[in-house]
Order: sequence, then C-alpha cells, then structure tokens
Amino acid sequence: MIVFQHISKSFHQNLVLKDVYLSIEEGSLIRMSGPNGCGKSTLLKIAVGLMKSDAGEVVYEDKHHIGALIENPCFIENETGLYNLKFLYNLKNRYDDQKVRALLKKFLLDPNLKIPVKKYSVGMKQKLGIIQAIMEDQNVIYLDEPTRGLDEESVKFFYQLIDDLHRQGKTIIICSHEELNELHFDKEFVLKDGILNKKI
Ligand SMILES: Nc1ncnc2c1ncn2[C@@H]1O[C@H](COP(=O)(O)OP(=O)(O)OP(=O)(O)O)[C@@H](O)[C@H]1O
Repeated sequence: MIVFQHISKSFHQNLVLKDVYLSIEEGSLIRMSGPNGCGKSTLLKIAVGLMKSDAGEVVYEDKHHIGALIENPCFIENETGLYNLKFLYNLKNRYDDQKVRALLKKFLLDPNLKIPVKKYSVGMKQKLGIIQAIMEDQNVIYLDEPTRGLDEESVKFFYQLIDDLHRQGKTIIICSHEELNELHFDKEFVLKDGILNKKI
C-alpha cells in the first residue's frame, strides 16, 4: 500500500495541494487527471521525494523501487539515447542491453541512432523517459503525461506495455489529460483546486 497522508503544499500564497489523501493498493493502475496547473506534477514530485510537502507525507508500506517520468525528462544532451539509458542503468550496475534495445525498437527508435539527444523531438525524449522509468523492473511507476508527443503506433505500444506491467503486479500511477481509453484503470481521480476526488 502507498498512502498519501494528507499532503499540503503552497508556493508563496498559492495553495496548490490541500490535504490530499490517497491510498493505493499494490498492483493498482491509477489515473489522475485535472486541469493545467492543478498540481499533478507537484504531487508526483512529493511522492518520489524530489520536493518536500508543507504537511503530510507519502508512506510506502511495501518494498518499493520507484521509476518516474515527471515533466520534461532530462538527459545528457550531447550523447545518444542508448548512451543515456546505459548511463542511467549503470548507476545501478544492472544494465540489460537486450531489454533496452528491444524497448527502443518497440517505440520505433533505432537503438543505434547516432544523433545526440539534444536533437530529439519531444516525443523521442518522452520515449526515453518512459523507458528509464520502467527498465530496471521498478515496481512503483509514476508517469506524468506519458503520451505527450508520441506517435500513434508508440501510443499503442505504450498501452500494451502498461497492460503487461499491470499484469505483472506493478503499481502504476499515470497523470494524464488524455482519457487513455484502452487502459483498464482500477481507480481514477481528479485533482481540482488542490483537492483530490475520486472520478465519478
Ligand atoms: N517550484 C515552483 N515554484 C512556484 N510555483 C510553482 C512551482 N512548481 C509549481 N508551481 C505552481 O504550482 C501550480 C501547480 O503546478 P504543477 O506543475 O504541479 O501543475 P500540473 O497539474 O502538473 O500542471 P500541467 O498539467 O500544466 O503540467 C502551478 O500554479 C505552478 O505555477
């Protein structure tokens, strides 16, 4: 279980999250939606420990290895996509070349592409961002607007990928404006005016 225990966060006078409470069962596929600027990214940053809340905390009751794509993924811009993924993997010393290359191909990216990431489109970077969030077999996965900039075929692969990860029992939280109709969410929430409600 992951429990968002009454999270509040303001930026100066701007109260972005108001006592957000959410409990997520292990293995759930969750969607969070809401208007632009409603605080989805802020909530995810707090969940992964990139930002401090003013009040409340996110408690992970089970063993967790977090993978996350939040806002614009950052890479070493002068290196290739494969180099970047290898680099991120090598930080943990478990690089699986076959797996990474297969994921790149499924997302229609040539693993041997020599152009540096700084020349990648938004969608290409987004694909690297998704891959790095799942490639180490992370069991808690946060994805912020994952389909942004993706071509149609890659969106189809994304659906398949999430479906597989869900079947494998990963806990997946997706923030998206898109309906993502092909995915079978266990629960859907809407964040509006800093308040999180179950989608009806
Ligand atoms: N570091 C910061 N300093 C000041 N204000 C911030 C900061 N980060 C976010 N905000 C403000 O908090 C609010 C929520 O931002 P956030 O990025 O979490 O929204 P969002 O729901 O992810 O939006 P979008 O869907 O457009 O990406 C916005 O009003 C934003 O301007």
